[in-house]
Amino acid sequence: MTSGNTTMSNDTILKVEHLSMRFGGLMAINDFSFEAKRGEITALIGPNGAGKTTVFNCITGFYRPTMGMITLTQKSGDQYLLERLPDFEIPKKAKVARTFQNIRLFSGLTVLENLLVAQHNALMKASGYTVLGLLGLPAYKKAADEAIEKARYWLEKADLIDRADDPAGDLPYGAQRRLEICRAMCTGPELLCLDEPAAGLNPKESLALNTLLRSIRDEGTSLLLIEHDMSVVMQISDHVVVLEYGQKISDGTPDHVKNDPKVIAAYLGVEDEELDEVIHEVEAIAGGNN
Ligand SMILES: Nc1ncnc2c1ncn2[C@@H]1O[C@H](COP(=O)(O)OP(=O)(O)OP(=O)(O)O)[C@@H](O)[C@H]1O
Repeated sequence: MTSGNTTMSNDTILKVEHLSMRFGGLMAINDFSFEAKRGEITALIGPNGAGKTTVFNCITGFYRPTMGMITLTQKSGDQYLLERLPDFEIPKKAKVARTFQNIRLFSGLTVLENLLVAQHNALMKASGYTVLGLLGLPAYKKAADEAIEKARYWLEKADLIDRADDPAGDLPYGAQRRLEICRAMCTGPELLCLDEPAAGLNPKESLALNTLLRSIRDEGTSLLLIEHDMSVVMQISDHVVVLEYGQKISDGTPDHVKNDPKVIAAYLGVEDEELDEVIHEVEAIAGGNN
């Protein structure tokens, strides 16, 4: 297999194997492996500094890992080794889109314009990269109509259609977050990576976000998210992977992970020598609930 593509179908969309990332003397990620299934929401959680953003940055090409392999398998069966692709080809070829912890919209452009900018590449291709093409080619007109159609579709899904002509910067915070997700969806990703999408949202905005993320999944796009808000993680994730100090400490369904003594200990900040005691207590509580 090379950084080009091969054809092999399977229902794992993302496979991370033996990933390590060193920053000088710090091993931020140490021999980390996990898989994300196609059509599922996978959440990557862990205490502050556990290495979640570093994993994301390796998947989306911002960092080149020190070691390890990251394989993206598209619906067609085509595979890409993300650690070998230049970062600008990851969205285009591998069809992996991402959002960031901080909002990165064009606040002076309208909501709709933000979604059209996201489709700039497809529009330029349809123009034949010429001014005449922009002005007269039927292919350009068709591509422009499709771009507007796609933008309207996602604005409906995100409950933002009524704000289509308003400047993006005028939207409330939660609506801006949903608009960023729409913008990523307009690039037609197979895997959507979201870095703390619920950060700073009020409970109503959080619910609207959950609805949007579920509808994205139900339409066939797989999601990988980093999230601190456990109510979001537990309500919408199909699969949860837990990192601590750059290593995986748990992996399974939300129910499995939330009852895993190692996860509870990691979040409570329990020292290693106290772990047996915590495990004993958690097992006693779990036993009492059965
Ligand atoms: N570019 C960098 N250079 C040096 N150290 C880094 C760099 N990026 C991350 N680190 C270190 O790697 C470790 C993991 O950081 P990372 O941001 O991935 O954790 P995180 O789980 O995303 O944390 P948080 O939940 O606080 O966002 C930390 O110790 C951090 O200081």
